[in-house]
Amino acid sequence: MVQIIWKLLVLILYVTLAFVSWLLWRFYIKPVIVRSRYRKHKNVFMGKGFYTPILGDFLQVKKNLENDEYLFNHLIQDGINSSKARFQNRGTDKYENEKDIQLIQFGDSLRISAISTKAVDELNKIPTTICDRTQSEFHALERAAPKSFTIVRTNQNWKKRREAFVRSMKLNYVSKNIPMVMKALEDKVATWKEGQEINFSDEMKEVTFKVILTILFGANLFDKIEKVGYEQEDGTIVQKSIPNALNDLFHDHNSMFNHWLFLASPSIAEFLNIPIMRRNKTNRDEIYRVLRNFLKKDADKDSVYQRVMTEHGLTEEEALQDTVFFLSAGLDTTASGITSTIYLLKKYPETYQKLRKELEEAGVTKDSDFSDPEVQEAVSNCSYLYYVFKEMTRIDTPVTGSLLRVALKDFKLCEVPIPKGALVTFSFLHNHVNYEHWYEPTKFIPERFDPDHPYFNNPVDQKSRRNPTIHSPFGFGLRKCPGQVLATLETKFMVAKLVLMMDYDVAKDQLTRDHMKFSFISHHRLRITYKGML
Ligand code: HEM
Repeated sequence: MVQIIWKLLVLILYVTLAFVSWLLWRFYIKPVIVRSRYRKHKNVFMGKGFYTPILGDFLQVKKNLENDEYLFNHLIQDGINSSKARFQNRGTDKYENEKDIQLIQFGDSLRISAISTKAVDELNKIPTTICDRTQSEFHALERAAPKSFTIVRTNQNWKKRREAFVRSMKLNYVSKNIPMVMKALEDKVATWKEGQEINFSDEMKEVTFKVILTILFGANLFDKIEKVGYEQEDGTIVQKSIPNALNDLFHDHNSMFNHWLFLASPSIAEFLNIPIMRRNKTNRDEIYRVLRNFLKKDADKDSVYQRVMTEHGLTEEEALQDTVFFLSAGLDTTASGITSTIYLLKKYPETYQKLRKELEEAGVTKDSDFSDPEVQEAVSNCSYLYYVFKEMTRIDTPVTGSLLRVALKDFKLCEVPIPKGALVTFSFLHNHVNYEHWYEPTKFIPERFDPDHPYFNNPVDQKSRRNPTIHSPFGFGLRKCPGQVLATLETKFMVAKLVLMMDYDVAKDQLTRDHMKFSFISHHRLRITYKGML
């Protein structure tokens, strides 16, 4: 008996030792080796969080959220500080070379982020046989639709599925949707009462959801979709509309990525079915159940959902997964862009006045009939409106960077070795605040997109044109966003209409604060007081 207990104790000791060694290897020794391998590359940047075992860069994200800051605030600040220092010290001994690559550590997963124009340009030229899209445990949108075409390799199946949606949704010919977009917006504003405080972010999500739903299913079926019974952290079930449920699922996935066990090992966390993982899975299944039900009953035979199956040969599961991705990608991104613009216009009253003046001079008023092609053309020709849109996508970029790629083979990016298996991405956050490419990058100045304005040029030589890679909020190449035309049109027209018709104030604490961000993954929600029609 004593011998058995002794043997058992020895076994437990060995297992514990093996486990501790494994932890040490994964979270200490391996990162130390990686760091020392990359330290000699002067163009590689490793943030503070990179040195933290297990949490890695999530430590920084966690801190930001605790301080009610935008979750990637540290990346923006890194971009501002380093480029400002370089800009000020150029031509002196203190001048430092630009960083091309940032190493990010989440748990033991190494992510390589292209953060300079040079790195992004190079990455864009790497063939998809060497680096291509992949599924990641750490991507909230992908977790919502884990089998959508957006995460498959750039192959024939991806092409077929993407084209099926682009063609069926007529994504390159979207102006016919303008009257429907305007109606969805007017209906929403009509529900607001004078003096009421509005969660503008959520309200815009409902509008953009109606829009994408109408495009996908042919009619405004918003009210027909049953509510989702969404399980909260405390176990209670709250009834939510699909856009709110998708949005909460997205944020709950982000919280799951912060869980130490998930960071340590997603597969162990999955095996142990940790509460946040179980809840996210339950909520995702519930969203799919409601959508499946709705699609079976209410999607008519001419809807995009049906046509991608009947005309383009997609399976039911492919059609559903891709629909969920389109719903998520099409509602939050555009809604956050409109929200940011409405916030920024209040923060910069001169820009607001200039925009109103441009619209009025173009003959567009709050009572204009936006289904009239002449009015549509007048709005489309408003160049300042377009600069406002572009500047919003720079300063509060709705999407922070690309979806994840994986290195399928070893390759080099800006002379830095990228090992097979590394996750690769490009980030807009550094480029969008780079002092060497933008004048006063922390300020909202739409004029910088006006070719006749001095800020249009490169601030270093004050003559040459800006590298186009510096500002590509919809991505690049084959995997570029297919919703760009729709999103641009929706945002421009909705902003024009809101600016002309709505009197509003932004909550003072938000207006006076720096670095408010309303982009896709931000937890900030814009609060406005609706003061009635202008
Ligand atoms: C302001 C709004 C939007 C912005 C800034 C934006 C930005 C982006 C970015 C940066 C990517 C990743 C590109 C890459 O990884 O190379 C992307 C992908 C994608 N976006 Fe958008 N997007 C917006 C609106 C939309 C809308 C309205 C739709 C749907 C109608 C949409 C559908 C998609 C899809 C399906 C993909 C994946 C494409 C693929 O994998 O082939 N997006 N978007």
